[in-house]
Amino acid sequence: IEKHGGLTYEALKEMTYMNQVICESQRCHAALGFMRKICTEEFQLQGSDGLTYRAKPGEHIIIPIHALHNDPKYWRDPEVFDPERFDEERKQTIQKMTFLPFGEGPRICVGIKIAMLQVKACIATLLRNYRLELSPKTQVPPKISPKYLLSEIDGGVWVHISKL
Ligand code: HEM
Repeated sequence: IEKHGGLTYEALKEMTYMNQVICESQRCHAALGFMRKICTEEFQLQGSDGLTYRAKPGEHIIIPIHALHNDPKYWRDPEVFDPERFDEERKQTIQKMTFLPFGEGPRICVGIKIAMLQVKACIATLLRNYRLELSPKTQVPPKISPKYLLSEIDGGVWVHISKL
């Protein structure tokens, strides 16, 4: 931030480790736990149990983002928070369509870039100016509430914030 004379676009772009931390947080707790799609072309789904299903146009399909992000078939030790999964080298090995925090394909989130910049600016501002300590009121490990469409932690996220 000092190098760029403030929290500029260039400064945010250089915070590459923060990208890794945000990606890993999204893997563990994606904002949207699943997506709904409507089948447009007939195709065959192959289940890991050997069963197949022929999807027909017009049928509703659920893409289980949260389950894909935590499936040991695609992620080693999925329960471990490990931002190194997203370093330049290792992120090349992530199987396509198994990391979907912003969706994929023609309807991928149009706000990815602005969302990432805003989240990074927010975290950088907080870390620069405040000390954050987890309050015992926050459940660990966090439990996602089934009540909402977007992922929300049961009981909320409580943090003690004090000025540095
Ligand atoms: C961290 C923040 C965000 C997350 C996790 C997120 C996630 C997503 C996801 C998963 C989808 C795809 C939904 C689907 O295919 O069913 C989506 C679509 C979309 N997002 Fe975001 N989003 C974020 C921020 C934003 C922002 C800041 C904007 C606008 C500036 C935005 C605008 C949109 C729009 C317009 C679509 C629909 C695109 C389409 O259907 O063609 N999003 N987002």
